[in-house]
Amino acid sequence: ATWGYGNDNGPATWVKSFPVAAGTRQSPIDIVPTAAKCDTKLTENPLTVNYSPEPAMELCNPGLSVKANIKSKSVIKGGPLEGEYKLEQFHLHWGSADKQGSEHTLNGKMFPAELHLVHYNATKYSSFGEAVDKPDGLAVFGIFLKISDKPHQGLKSLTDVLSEVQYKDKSINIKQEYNPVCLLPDNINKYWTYLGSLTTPPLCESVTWIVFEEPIEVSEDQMKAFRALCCGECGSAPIVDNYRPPLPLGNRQLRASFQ
Ligand SMILES: NS(=O)(=O)c1ccc(Cc2ccc([N+](=O)[O-])cc2)cc1
Ligand SMILES: [Zn+2]
Repeated sequence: ATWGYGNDNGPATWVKSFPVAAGTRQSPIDIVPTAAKCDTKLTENPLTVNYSPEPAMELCNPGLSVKANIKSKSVIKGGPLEGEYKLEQFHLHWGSADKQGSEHTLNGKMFPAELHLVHYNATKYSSFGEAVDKPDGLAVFGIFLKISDKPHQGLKSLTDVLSEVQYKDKSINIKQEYNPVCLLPDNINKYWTYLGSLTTPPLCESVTWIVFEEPIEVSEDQMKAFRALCCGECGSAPIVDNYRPPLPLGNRQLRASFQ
């Protein structure tokens, strides 16, 4: 049986096929700002984002989320990272209602959705596949989404075409130039960072998480567009509540780039 988010294949069952689910550096976690240690080393070497426009970005529906594959040389470095990490893909997790959907929580509060920009350590490894199971292999930006009355312009290029990837294994090319930098919050200097894992199987403990304090704002219509995506072919269930609930921080250090 393949893993998913239902009752018989959801997060509580993943440990059967992926024992690392019970590991000591699993993600997501509940972010408790008062428990974070403000670390000036994070600001001495500021997080730097050098994203470039994607000439033709592929948007696909793998059945459990919606994913954009990146081909350009978009890289990040600094902050908690050693070396340069290259953007590989981005995807989202969302709820069936606005009260839930994010994977990381903030003082126990869930956001309606969470955007993940996935990077691999291009200084040390030659591909995402090689980096995916290394302790310093990946770096993922976690960005909370909150509802506002205005649509998010950067996401609009994607939410306007989600109907074309409504069913599993559908994919389209976004022709007009797209720079993923439009997905970042205005202030990327305020974030929390900790050592964690992929939040879906194979749950590799290979991710340096960077979760931004500032959410991006999306409209209710844009959330409805995500909730209209289907897990399979026409008539299959909608993709909703594709989030893993938080795991214990254990004796990991949660660091903050700000006071
Ligand atoms: N949600 S998340 O932690 O940002 C995340 C990021 C990337 C991936 C993609 C992925 C990672 C690994 C594999 N694999 O090894 O078979 C397949 C897919 C899965 C999950
Ligand atoms: Zn994710």
